[in-house]
Amino acid sequence: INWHSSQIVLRHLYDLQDEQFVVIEKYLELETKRMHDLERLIIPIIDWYINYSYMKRTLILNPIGSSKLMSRVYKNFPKIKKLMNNYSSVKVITQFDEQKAISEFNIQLAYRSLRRIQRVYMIPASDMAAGRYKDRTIGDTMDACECYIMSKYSFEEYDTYGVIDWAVQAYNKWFTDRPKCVDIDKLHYYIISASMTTGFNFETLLDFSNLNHSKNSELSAYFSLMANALNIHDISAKSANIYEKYDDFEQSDLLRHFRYLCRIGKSARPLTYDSKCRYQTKNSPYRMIMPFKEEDISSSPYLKLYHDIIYEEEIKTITDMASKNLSDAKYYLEGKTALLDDRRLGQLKWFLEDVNPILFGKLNKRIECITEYSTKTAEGYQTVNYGLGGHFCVHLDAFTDGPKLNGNRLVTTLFYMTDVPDDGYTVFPNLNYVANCRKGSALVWINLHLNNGSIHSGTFHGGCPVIKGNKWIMTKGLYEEGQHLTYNWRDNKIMSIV
Ligand SMILES: O=C(O)CCC(=O)C(=O)O
Ligand SMILES: [Fe+2]
Repeated sequence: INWHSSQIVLRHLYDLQDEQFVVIEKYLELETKRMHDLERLIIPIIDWYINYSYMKRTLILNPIGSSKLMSRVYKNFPKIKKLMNNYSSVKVITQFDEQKAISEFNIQLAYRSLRRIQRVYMIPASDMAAGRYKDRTIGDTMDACECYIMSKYSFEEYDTYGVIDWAVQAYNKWFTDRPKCVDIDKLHYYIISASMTTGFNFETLLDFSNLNHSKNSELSAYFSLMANALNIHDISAKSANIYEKYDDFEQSDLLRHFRYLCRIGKSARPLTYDSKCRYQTKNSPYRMIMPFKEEDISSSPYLKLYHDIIYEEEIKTITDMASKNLSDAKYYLEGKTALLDDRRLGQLKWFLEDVNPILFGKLNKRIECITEYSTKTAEGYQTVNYGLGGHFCVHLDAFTDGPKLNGNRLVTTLFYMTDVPDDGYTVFPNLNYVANCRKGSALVWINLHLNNGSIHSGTFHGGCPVIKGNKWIMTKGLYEEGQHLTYNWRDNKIMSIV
């Protein structure tokens, strides 16, 4: 398992630690007993030995003494030898399931997630290390050792901006207590080499009010040595704000805008005469009693937001079922699925209606009622739980690589099953729309142009990284097959995005 990819799985870390403690305790108990037994056995022998040693040489000269010595050595040593073997205490260790243990790879993924959160929300390492984002508390503070580790991991991943950002934090924090966990020579190297490759002059980044002059000049000396060795002449400081730089790396405007909307956390859409909300009954007698709360978001593509459309007990049943059986979400790329944490990170569980026909039958009816499309050819329900840095980068739900058995994904229904107050939004960059993760609400949109089945570029969307909280969603895709469409999807070769 991928430990950090779901909150549900992360919660089991406490259980994992408990299991480890049980093993350690048992081991210590057995070892302590073994040591006591060994001591009990050895002490009388030593006593005997000390008592008789003054006549060591004479002992073997008489028959009784010799046979005593022989039988002592013969009897005692095998017992001692047996006790010296820690076989049974070691055996306890094997009771711990190694499959479950956290690997270095998991730590690396967790570090990458922290960096993702930093990059998307533009959180400087100084704020991150203080557990702060804007005026929010997002976690505990980090010490010199932890900042140093972040810098080390960045270095290993050729993430030079990460190296300098975290190395500078580590350096400033290291300076007062000088903890041993920081290898100061390596840290110097990180700072100098990263400032060289990024173009940032470390002198503008370090907090020199804390640092004495000699350290400052030591770093400067390294700096010019390395600059000379690399034949770099222009080492002037470019900017003191690393985060201004991050935006420049983004290859596509779509991604840049997605991140921008994640950061501002609210829609940049003007309200128009089309922006309406209503109690929707769809002429259903049930709905006269309990109408849908419907908000128009966009007419092209068709996108609506519903409130209180999935209920507390339903959510509980679904999340309880899903929690037992989550697996890492994959990303669909060029016809293949792969685990690409920078594209998508979360854990999911698919449900077909037959696991709970009453519950999912009701939800199908509700979806049919609001969308007026059939769920007969739809896929199952996909529930997703996000963990540390959990996200889903901008994507289309419609397939771009040719028709599937039931055509393309026509409609997406996205249910929100928890509240995430300040992040973890769903963003539609081309629509300037930001949806909040609010328990019980749902977004419904149509991925295709209804005149010819081509993909609507307005439906590009993504899930912003979750900074704090537990995000549960559930999606269901409705397909072209079996719907009343103005075109026949079987004849339709258009997969272009317009
Ligand atoms: O998590 C989100 O907000 C978006 C999820 C999504 O787009 C999907 O599962 O296809
Ligand atoms: Fe999606």
